[in-house]
Amino acid sequence: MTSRLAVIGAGSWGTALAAGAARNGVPTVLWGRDPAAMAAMASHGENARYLPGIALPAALDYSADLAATVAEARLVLIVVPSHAFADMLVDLAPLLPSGAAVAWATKGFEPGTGRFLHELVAEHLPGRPAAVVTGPSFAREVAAGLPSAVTVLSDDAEFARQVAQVLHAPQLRAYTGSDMLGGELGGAMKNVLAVATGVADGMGLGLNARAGLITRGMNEMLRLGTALGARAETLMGLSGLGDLVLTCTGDLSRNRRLGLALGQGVAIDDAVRQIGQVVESVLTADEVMRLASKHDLDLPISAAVYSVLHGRETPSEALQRLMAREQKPEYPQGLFDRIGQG
Ligand SMILES: NC(=O)C1=CN([C@@H]2O[C@H](COP(=O)(O)OP(=O)(O)OC[C@H]3O[C@@H](n4cnc5c(N)ncnc54)[C@H](OP(=O)(O)O)[C@@H]3O)[C@@H](O)[C@H]2O)C=CC1
Ligand SMILES: O=C(CO)COP(=O)(O)O
Repeated sequence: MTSRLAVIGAGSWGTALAAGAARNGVPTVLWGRDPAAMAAMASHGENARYLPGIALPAALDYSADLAATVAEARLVLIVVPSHAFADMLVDLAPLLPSGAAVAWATKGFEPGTGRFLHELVAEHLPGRPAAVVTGPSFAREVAAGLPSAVTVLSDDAEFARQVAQVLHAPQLRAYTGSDMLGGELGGAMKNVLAVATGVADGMGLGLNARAGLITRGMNEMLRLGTALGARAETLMGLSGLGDLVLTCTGDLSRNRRLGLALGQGVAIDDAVRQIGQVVESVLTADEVMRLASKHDLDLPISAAVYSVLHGRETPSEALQRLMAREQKPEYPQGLFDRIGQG
């Protein structure tokens, strides 16, 4: 196998990114854990489960053999769900060639610890160039060649540029930056906030409620992000505000659709089963609350989502509690002072 790019995770986003790189002329192999599914993709040129109807490029290779997939990779792009991320790093550590760099497009935290994915990469794959790929990008739209923009964030500016070059295409603008923590925080937190707007829309609360939730949700992202050391410009960019708007308003979002179902009275297990794909907010809400508590922050919308996801409140009870909160200034004192320093 002579592929230079190994994409690990053959769901909708891994498949879309692998297809884009292969169309860019980058020798690419897509790895998935199900040998039958990978064989079907190879013979039909389609990921029938996760991207039905999208023709994959003939140049794309497929494998269910992790060791063979990464044996000659120069860049490994991990796109498994966050709950599988740490185990995947453990599996990859002994297999990666010494010169291979790593990037990931997973959104979320390590479940149970709230650790950022870049921290896990630094622990399990130390010393390798590392970058996160994030931004407002529904896999189906990217795979269909609709115009999109993402951002690639790395401590190593030249590596960010190289990863962006692999992805950048006539219909996909790949920007670069250095704030991995900010990019990961925005990409994780928007999934929780998308549940909130979904619930509101599912309950038929109207467009004012949706805009209010997006804006106050952005405020929660800024407060948690700046407390953790994220740069405000990252949170206000593609990986934060951009993805928040997309996911809170676009019905292609699995997290928004979970909220819509909950707002319409569907039980969470039934809603997740009907969606049939990863819904990161279910685990991420716990970690956002863990981080908020650690930094002594009150994040009422995120807390309401957490409480509804755990069945501690109905959507109506959560709404009543949010609306009954005390009247206060729009910004806590000092928020923009901290942002100015970011
Ligand atoms: N879809 C999108 O538009 C975008 C998704 N993302 C992020 O990308 C990540 C992946 O999501 P996405 O591709 O959408 O997910 P999908 O639900 O489309 O697919 C999930 C994929 O992960 C695989 N998988 C699940 N568990 C494991 C595991 N333990 N080891 C290896 N593979 C596993 C599944 O395999 P199997 O079929 O065998 O279960 C499947 O291929 C998420 O963090 C998501 O937030 C980011 C931007 C856009
Ligand atoms: O991250 C995404 C778009 O940027 C996909 O959102 P969902 O996981 O909610 O579908």
